Amino acid sequence: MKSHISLQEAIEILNNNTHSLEVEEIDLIKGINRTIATNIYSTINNPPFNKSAMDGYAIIAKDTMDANIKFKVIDKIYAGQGSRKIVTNSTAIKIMTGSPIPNGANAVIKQEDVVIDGEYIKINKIIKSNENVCAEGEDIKIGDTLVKKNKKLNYADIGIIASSGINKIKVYKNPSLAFISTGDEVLDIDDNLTYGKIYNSNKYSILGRIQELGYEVNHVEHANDNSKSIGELIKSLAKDTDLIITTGGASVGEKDLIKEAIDSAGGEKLFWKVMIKPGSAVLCSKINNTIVISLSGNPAAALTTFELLVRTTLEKISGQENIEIKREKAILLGTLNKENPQTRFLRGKTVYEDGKQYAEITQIKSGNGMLSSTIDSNCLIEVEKGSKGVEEGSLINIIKF
Ligand SMILES: Nc1nc2c(c(=O)[nH]1)N[C@H]1C(S)=C(S)[C@@H](COP(=O)(O)OP(=O)(O)OC[C@H]3O[C@@H](n4cnc5c(N)ncnc54)[C@H](O)[C@@H]3O)O[C@H]1N2
Ligand code: MOO
Repeated sequence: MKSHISLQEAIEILNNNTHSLEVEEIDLIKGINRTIATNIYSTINNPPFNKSAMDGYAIIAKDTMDANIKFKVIDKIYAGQGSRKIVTNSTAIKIMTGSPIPNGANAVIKQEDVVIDGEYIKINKIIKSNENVCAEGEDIKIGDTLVKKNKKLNYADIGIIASSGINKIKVYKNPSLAFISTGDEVLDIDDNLTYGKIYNSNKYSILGRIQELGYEVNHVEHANDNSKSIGELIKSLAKDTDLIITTGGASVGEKDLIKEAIDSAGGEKLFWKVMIKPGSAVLCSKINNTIVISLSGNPAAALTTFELLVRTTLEKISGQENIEIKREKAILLGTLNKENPQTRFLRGKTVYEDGKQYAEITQIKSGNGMLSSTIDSNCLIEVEKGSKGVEEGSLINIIKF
């Protein structure tokens, strides 16, 4: 087993040991947060016909050059209908927003801009042809790409696919997930806190984060510090899960039992310890096709490694082509005066000003176990290995949540 490896190497090992799940066909409405397995092309022009953008009158635009002209209103069109009549010079058809432009007409005058005189209207304004007309296909043309393969679908994607009348889509299957917290000292939140014990915050932060990312956890367990029973639990969960996440016991202490547990489950250990701060204590293993990522028990460390290794692995299993950390550039607000023998991740918050992205360090207290460092943050700020600190105004990498 490799140990004390770089973050990049950890990502590569995970990449080589994972593949996306099979594809299934689902109803479009169930597609939120799922990763699409095909390109989706528009099957129609949108709008599908020339339509009115306003409530008003469909006319021939050129007629408005003559200030004295009166237009005879010859018909009325509601949205969803049409008219058999043809607009000719000095005639108009009353039209509602969204209705098809009748034959002969090439513009719509808003009803606020006309004066009604019995069955005639008068217009004291010159309008151009195509005014207030949404042309067929002006939004989306038949054959346009609506959504690209491997995109995780959001509400906008679902809407644009629906605009083409597509009701079934092919997506990657949802991963089956398990979460196991470990530790004799760890209590659930409905227990009374006794001396030496702590509440199981990892369970809630990690399950919460998984939910935020749009996945479901199928099994949630807690195991005490016994490598055999942790191993048995992992082995039995591995039979029907794609990814198991554990917390605690990933370091070197006498009761840091995860490595033994993986051995007793017959798993293959892929790597242990990644050279990052916090979150170096992590073990990644494989049991048949199930990946097990064992995070540190320390809350801040566990959440950092979750973003870097678990989130990205989940994304690949559920349809992304590669395990990839999506970094963005930002300008640092605040200064870090600290040596960084390993790549360091600080919690931060992005701010936008004058078209530029800044990242402010929000973490006041630092420590692998400091859950308070997560408050108010929406990104990780990456500080390069070997640097002696980072000055305000430097261009840095951030990873947004
Ligand atoms: N001699 C060494 N000791 C430690 C090293 C080392 O390199 N040499 N590494 C340290 C670092 S860094 C970390 S991080 C931790 C990782 O420890 P473990 O992954 O084995 O985690 P535990 O010891 O089980 O727990 C650490 C800490 O977190 C608390 N904890 C555990 N589970 C939960 C939970 N579900 N919710 C909230 N808090 C939890 C636990 O009580 C401990 O306080 O090891 C260092 N030690
Ligand atoms: O390994 Mo600890 O997880 O560095 O913070």
